[in-house]
Parts: sequence; C-alpha cells; structure tokens
Amino acid sequence: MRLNHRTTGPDDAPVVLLASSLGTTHAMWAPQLDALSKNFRVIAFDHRGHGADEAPPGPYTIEDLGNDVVELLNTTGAERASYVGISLGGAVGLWLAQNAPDRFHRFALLCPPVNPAANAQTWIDRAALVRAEGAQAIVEATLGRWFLPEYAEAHAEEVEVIRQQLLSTPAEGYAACCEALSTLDLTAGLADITAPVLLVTAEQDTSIPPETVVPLAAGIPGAHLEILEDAAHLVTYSDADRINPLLLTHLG
Ligand SMILES: O=C(O)CC1=CCC(=O)O1
Repeated sequence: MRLNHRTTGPDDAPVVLLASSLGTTHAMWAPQLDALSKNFRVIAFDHRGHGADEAPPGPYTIEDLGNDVVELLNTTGAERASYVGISLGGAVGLWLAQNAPDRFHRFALLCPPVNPAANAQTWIDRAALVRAEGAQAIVEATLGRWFLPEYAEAHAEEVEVIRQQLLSTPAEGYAACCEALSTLDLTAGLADITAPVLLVTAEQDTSIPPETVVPLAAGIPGAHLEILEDAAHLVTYSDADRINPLLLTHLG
C-alpha cells in the first residue's frame, strides 16, 4: 500500500512523519509545516483509505495502518524517523512504538485513543452509518467535538477546510478505519515502549477525553505529558502556536 504524502524540508535532514486524524488528510498539518521544515525532512501522509486515492475495501486493522507507515519509511531511505500523530495517527504511533521500535527515534502523540475497543460498538455503528450515508452523516458532530465553539466562530474558514476533508474522505476508508479502532487495545504493551514519548491531551477534548490520556503518561516509561487548557481535540490545527514549540523541543 503506497500512502499519499507530501514532503517538505531539506532532503538530508532527519525525517519526521506526520500522521493525521480519522477523516482528514495530510493537509491538516499545514500549521506545522513552516516550523518543522526548517530542521526536518517532513513527510505528512494520508492513512490508507484517506485522501485522493480510492480506498481499498475494509475492514482494516492497526497492523495494516502501522505496516503502511513502515513501508513509507522504507521508501525514504532513512533507517529511522521521528513520528508525530494526532488521534487515529496517535494510535498508529502507539502501535509503531510497540511493534517497530528500531525504526523510530521519538514519538509525539496528541490526543491518542489507547483502548477504543472498550467502545467497540460505537465504532462499528459509526462504520455502518458512514457506509450507508457517507461522511455527511457524521461531519457536524465531529466538528463539534474537534473545535471549541468560540474557535469555530472566530475561524470559520479554517474549520471549513477540515469539513471539506471529512466530506471528501472515501466512505469505505473512513468506515474501515473505524473498524480498525473497534478492535484496538494498546494498553498491554505500553510498559515496553522505549522511545521518548511526548503525550498531549486537551482539557475540553470530548473525543478522546484527558482522563483516557493522562494514565498513559504513567504507563509509558519516561513519557512527558502536556495538558492544554482551553482546547478541544484537533489541537495541532486550532492551537499550533502552543503545539509547535512543544513539538520542536521534543523532536530536538
Ligand atoms: O472522531 C472522533 O471524534 C474521535 C477520533 C478517534 C480517532 C480519530 O482520529 O478521531
């Protein structure tokens, strides 16, 4: 599976992979590109079934999504990369930290779901809804979880960009990634993670609430936790001015 991606920054710089949330594309990383591309070769990619290409039929598994990233890394010629992932991208990062530790330096995982299988039926129902009715069935509720009302009111154009990404995501790709989440529980391997991990959660994140992310900091050896006040789920997009310095400090 060859993932859609966009590369910026110097060819000979250390590689950083950017992994987006469910139903968005690599374009959601626009607020990070200038800051990260000065010192890194930044590769922002689409998960399988997302972005411009046709979606392979689901269900997908976390192994599918994680192995796609390793294949993408293989094409760069770099032995190792650092990895920044939000939401679904954060879950894939947790899987990579546990299953491909020799390919990665550092992880920054923002609002990652660690045990979505605890709510398996929710994800199965969402997959069925999107297969039947398309992404328009979930778009407004999703934006309501991802952005604070005051941000959405003041940044209508920015929110519209994410709305269009959600609406353009192939229904099969979105649904098949929901199915990957419905079977995913990464809690057992947290203590085995050896890479330095930055965890970020947002106080008003109703998608992946802070109480599900805060315990990861105790479970992952040496993990560093940041809790953002006055922010909802899609922190890289709505709060780049606070997130970018955290990423630059952690990635080194
Ligand atoms: O859709 C949501 O609000 C929650 C979510 C889980 C994984 C993801 O990328 O988004």
